[in-house]
Order: sequence, then structure tokens, then C-alpha cells
Amino acid sequence: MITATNATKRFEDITAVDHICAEVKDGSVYGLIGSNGAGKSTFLRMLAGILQPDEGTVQIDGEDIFENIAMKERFFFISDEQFFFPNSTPKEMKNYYKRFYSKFDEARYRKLMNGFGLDENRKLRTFSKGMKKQVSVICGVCSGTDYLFCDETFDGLDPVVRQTVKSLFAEDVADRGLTPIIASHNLRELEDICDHVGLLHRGGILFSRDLDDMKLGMYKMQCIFPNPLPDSAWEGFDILHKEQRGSLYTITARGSREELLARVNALNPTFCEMLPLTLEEIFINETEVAGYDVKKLLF
Ligand SMILES: Nc1ncnc2c1ncn2[C@@H]1O[C@H](COP(=O)(O)OP(=O)(O)OP(=O)(O)O)[C@@H](O)[C@H]1O
Repeated sequence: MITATNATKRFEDITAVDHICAEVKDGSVYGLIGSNGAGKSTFLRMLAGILQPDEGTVQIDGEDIFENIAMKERFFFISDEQFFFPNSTPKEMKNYYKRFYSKFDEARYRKLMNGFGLDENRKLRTFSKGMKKQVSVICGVCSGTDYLFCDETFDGLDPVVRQTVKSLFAEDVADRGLTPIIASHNLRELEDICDHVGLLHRGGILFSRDLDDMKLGMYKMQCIFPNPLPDSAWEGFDILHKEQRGSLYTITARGSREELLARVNALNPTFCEMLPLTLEEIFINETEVAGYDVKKLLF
């Protein structure tokens, strides 16, 4: 398990990460969301042992990460600014990682390189940004580490590759309990992969939730009422959001599915359906309730 306790990092007068406390459970997919400059990369660089916290601790299974050689084999960092040796090829990078990561799965590396249509003997400097990211992802998942730290990993990948990469991560989470921590400024990007999201703002974690908990007991309903309803009709509902366009009402409310349906049906709609909530909607609703305007922070 990864634990950050009051982790703080300053660059002269800038506090990039400000007393972060977070726990990342093994086998979960943790999304780290935040606007530009929120501190996501700095936090990941602390997790990867590149930066030493000025205050607090960042630990894996109770052991500090910084300058802990044995710990380095437990994670792979797919940095936003990827590092490859000058003039190297994917094959040379793979051989380097193989020396470093004892569980490196070469057969899988070959399969994935072929699957992605990448030439392992071509110089990486001749690869596109997206192709370089693909090589990093392949090396990352093949390294057999417990943790994968991803900084804007989906940026620059086309939609098909993005989905493939998400599937690869999901496979490893299910098969061998991999724990990816994915930093992104795009909540939508994490919609279908994360089970826990932390919202970082000005170096601090503003909000951190399990998505299952957030989804539980929150529903969106679209209903048509032939006649306008008085506001009093909604009394007794725990409404998070209400929108009316003519006879169409879109309501987001807390409660059990059955209870909400029964209440709405008692108002005699001509039509009513339950719609799935997007991660963005859940987050906006939850943070609004907590007094934050997340739209200003992320969009
Ligand atoms: N090496 C550094 N020297 C000085 N300031 C730094 C350094 N690295 C980061 N910072 C500052 O720390 C703050 C957080 O930066 P960081 O890169 O962690 O944000 P981020 O959330 O990853 O942003 P983005 O989404 O734009 O990549 C910013 O104000 C940034 O200018």
C-alpha cells in the first residue's frame, strides 16, 4: 500500500505539494485529477523516489521510497517527459529495463510491440510522440512491477490505442493486482478505469473518494410531466441537481433506485427513465455539496 503522510515539496517559494495525506490500496486504480500546476507530477515524482519530500513521508508498505534501491523494483514511472537513452531503440530500452526489473516479461513485450505495430529496432527519436508513449506503456506493463505511475499517459494517444492501454491496465489489475496511479487533468479520461479519484488543487488533496461509494445512492432521472410541477412537488427528495426544459425534467438526487422511482412515479410522469451518471457529473455533484466549484478547477 502507498501512503503519503503530510507529504510536502517546495521549490523555493512555490509549495508544489502541500501536506498531502493519501492512501492507495493495492489492486486499485487511483486517478489523480487536477488543473495545470496543481502538483500532480511533483507528487508522482515523490512516489517514484525522484524527489525527496521536504516534510512528511511517502511510503510503500511502511518504507520510505526516496533513496530506497530495493523499493525501485516495485514501480515503473511513465513520465510525461519520457526518458530514453540518446539514440536508443525500443529493443535497447527493453534490454535496460530487463536488467533492472527481474520480472520483466519479454514474451509479452514482443507480443505487444507486434500488436501495436512498433519496430523495436528503429531509433526512438524517429518515433512520434504517441508511438514513444506506446513504447513506455509496453515497457511499463511488461516490467511486472506492483505499481505503475502514469503522468498524463493517455495524452497524445489516439482513441483506439487509449482504449487498448486502458484494457492492458485493467488486465494487469485483475490478473496480478497491479496498482496504477494515473495523473490527468481530464476527468473524462479516467471515467472507465479508476475506482478511486483524488482531486488535487494548489498542491493539496481537496477531495478523495471511492467511485463505487460515490455512485451508490445517486441517480439521474429524466421525466416528462404533461403539466408544470410546483416546486413543492419535489419536497422530500434529496435533490442534487434539477433542470427543466419545457415538460422535460432532469433530476439528480440521492436515494435508492426503488425509492426514487416510486417517488417520481407518484407524481404521474408520462415518461421516466434512470440514466447512468458520468464520473464528471458525480464529481461535480459531490464537490458542490462539499462547497467547491469543481468546474472552475478542471474545465
Ligand atoms: N523543478 C521545479 N522547479 C520549480 N518549480 C517547480 C518545479 N517543478 C514543479 N514546479 C512548480 O510546482 C507546481 C506544481 O507543478 P506540477 O508539475 O507538479 O503540476 P501538475 O499538476 O503536474 O501540472 P500539469 O498538469 O501542468 O503538468 C507548479 O507551480 C510548478 O511551477
